[in-house]
Amino acid sequence: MIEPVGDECLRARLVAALEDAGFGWEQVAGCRRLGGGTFSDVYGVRTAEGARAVVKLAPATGSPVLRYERGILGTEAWYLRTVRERTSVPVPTVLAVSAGDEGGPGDHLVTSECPGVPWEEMARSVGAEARAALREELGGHMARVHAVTGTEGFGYPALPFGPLRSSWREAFLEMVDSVLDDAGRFGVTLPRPAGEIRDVIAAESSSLDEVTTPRLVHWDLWDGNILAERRPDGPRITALIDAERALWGDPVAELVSLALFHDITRDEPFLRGYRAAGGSVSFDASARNRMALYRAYLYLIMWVEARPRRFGAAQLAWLERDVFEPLGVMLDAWARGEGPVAHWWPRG
Ligand SMILES: Nc1ncnc2c1ncn2[C@@H]1O[C@H](COP(=O)(O)OP(=O)(O)OP(=O)(O)O)[C@@H](O)[C@H]1O
Repeated sequence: MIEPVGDECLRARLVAALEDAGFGWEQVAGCRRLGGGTFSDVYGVRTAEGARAVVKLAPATGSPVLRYERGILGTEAWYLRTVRERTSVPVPTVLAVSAGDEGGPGDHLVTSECPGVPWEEMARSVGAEARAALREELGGHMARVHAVTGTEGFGYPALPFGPLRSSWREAFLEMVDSVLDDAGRFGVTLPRPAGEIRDVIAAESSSLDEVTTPRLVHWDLWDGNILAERRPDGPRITALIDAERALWGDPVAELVSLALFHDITRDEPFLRGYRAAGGSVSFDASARNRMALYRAYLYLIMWVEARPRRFGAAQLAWLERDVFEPLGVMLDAWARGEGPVAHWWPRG
């Protein structure tokens, strides 16, 4: 079945993206909108010959986006290709990508469709044992991805941020500056004035200098971006998706996005899988401080992006309670010299 595709402009972009990937619209036998995302318009397409593809259409030119979001479908293509070339970790195959040099909105990305459903959906119906096995498998995949090192510097690869920086601290502080500027541009109220937030984070940032090798980091691996399917011997990961925020940086940053709902330091199955595949992780004072810095940055992104993405009242109330308020607590503790505050959202 071919679902109606939004407006004429969106339909034209979908047709053009498919053509870019070598499919004519006349070949399309099925097309449905895929839910779950709030940034791109995402479609699952099936041809009469049985090929399956996923098309992501970035917000139209002129739509409000954060600075780091300009060109992020190009970032996603770069991550997927790098993982595919340099590891055995399952990711979609890139079939076509259009992301301008300056990374404007209006881009597209076409990939293969992977089997499975987001782990978030499956997690509710599997037991603790199956969950542990999946976390262990994920730990192994992450160690393999984090073994991929870069040679040209740290940070987001897209041009709005380029070139890559020679120090991780410099790259990270620039990322923080950028989202604080976005907050000003969109008139978003922050838990503390932007200047204070910048100063508190800069004052805590010396531990970032311990990161001397740029490593490949996905940085948005919450359960909704891990596809899994049931097999006779339990669920298996079929793909890591939605790599728009990927960068060259600190693998410890990954641990924050991998455990927004629980304490990664107690996630034994994940850590077992990570270490068994050669990953090295310790939760010393430096790592805990860095984790808190990365969480503060992710909370800033989540809070600020709600404005251009036009989130509704229920989602804003949730963000206020679980992101805005904890961020204020974290910043206050740092300002008082009390060190990092660990925070994660309790499930349920
Ligand atoms: N390669 C793929 N194979 C199968 N399903 C996919 C694939 N890519 C995306 N999907 C499905 O489409 C949904 C939306 O995709 P995705 O999360 O990449 O969109 P997004 O708009 O970038 O999301 P976000 O707002 O979180 O950035 C996913 O939750 C998943 O169900």
